[in-house]
Amino acid sequence: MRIVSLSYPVSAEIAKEAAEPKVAAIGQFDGLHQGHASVLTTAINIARENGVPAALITFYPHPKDVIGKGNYEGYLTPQPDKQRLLEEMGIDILYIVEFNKEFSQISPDTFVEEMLFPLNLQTAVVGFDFRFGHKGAGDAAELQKLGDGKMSVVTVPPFLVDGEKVGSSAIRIALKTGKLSDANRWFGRNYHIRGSVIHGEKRGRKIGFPTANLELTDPYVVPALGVYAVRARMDHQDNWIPGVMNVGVKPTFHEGITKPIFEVHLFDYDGDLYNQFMTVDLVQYIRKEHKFESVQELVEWIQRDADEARKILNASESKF
Ligand SMILES: Cc1cc2nc3c(=O)[nH]c(=O)nc-3n(C[C@H](O)[C@H](O)[C@H](O)COP(=O)(O)O)c2cc1C
Ligand SMILES: Nc1ncnc2c1ncn2[C@@H]1O[C@H](COP(=O)(O)OP(=O)(O)OP(=O)(O)O)[C@@H](O)[C@H]1O
Repeated sequence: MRIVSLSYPVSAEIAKEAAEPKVAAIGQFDGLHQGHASVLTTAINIARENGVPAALITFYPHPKDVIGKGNYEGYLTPQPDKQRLLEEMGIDILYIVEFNKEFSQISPDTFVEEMLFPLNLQTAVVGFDFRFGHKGAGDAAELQKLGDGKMSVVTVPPFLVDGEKVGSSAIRIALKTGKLSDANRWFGRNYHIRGSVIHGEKRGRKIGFPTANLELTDPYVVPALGVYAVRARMDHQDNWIPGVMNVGVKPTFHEGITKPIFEVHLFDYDGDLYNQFMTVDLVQYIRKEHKFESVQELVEWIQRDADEARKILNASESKF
């Protein structure tokens, strides 16, 4: 997959390089959920039928991050994950348009004239609720009109699960409210995070549950605080190791921690993981984090969590 960073207006150099006709999906595509997959598969199929490359035109940072004055709560698929998944899906060219204040002000016709035409789109593929231009003034019908016969527009109907449109906003809410099973069903895979193993407070081993403390590699959406059945895979290794993860602020020991800590206890594993990178697949949400009266009580609960996680992971589709 070729990755091209763009900013508005498109430079003559990029326009020259982009001269070949192509089919492109357009949109944010954070999460690459099943609704996004339906749009991308449509674009890829049309591209293959016509013997031209399949592209995605997407925006970074997330518009809400720019317009929302920095209070955006993270990405479902930060850039490295998004690039890997798009490559696996079969996208040939990824255009990443720098989303900034100036770009957020441009009108639908300027977007088409000064961004899409220079990229020579034969066909633009968008979802049924696609909006573009300043304040989302344009929609798919407007895009078709502005395409002016030079660019055709294919609109993909809603991809539904249980009668509801699958969308990134709903997935974010589900993750943050402990409805991981909904989020995973809408993704069509398990939500995952990735981090490097850093030093924690070193209490875990003493209480019988050593944990790998993770520093996230990217600004992921933080799921609901609490305990999860997980599978973890170290970078450059193929096997998934079952475990249990706490996302929390350790209220039993601390008051006033505000940044959630990600801690993974891997089952039947006894290696040194410091400084290694780990991808953690969140399989099921087990419970909320509690403030326990004693360390003894906490340990009993962690034991129960571990037993439950083993059962969940044994019953779920095997990945190892
Ligand atoms: C499965 C699991 C569940 C946990 N649940 C809680 C909890 O409900 N409340 C809490 O204060 N800490 C909880 N913790 C965090 C422990 O307090 C933490 O792992 C322990 O203090 C060791 O941390 P350290 O190695 O960074 O010192 C949990 C940890 C694990 C692995
Ligand atoms: N369930 C879906 N079915 C069909 N098209 C979709 C679906 N979800 C998103 N799309 C389309 O994919 C493109 C990218 O959408 P966008 O990234 O805004 O996602 P979204 O998941 O709809 O986000 P949000 O939930 O915040 O509205 C748009 O063209 C949109 O119309």
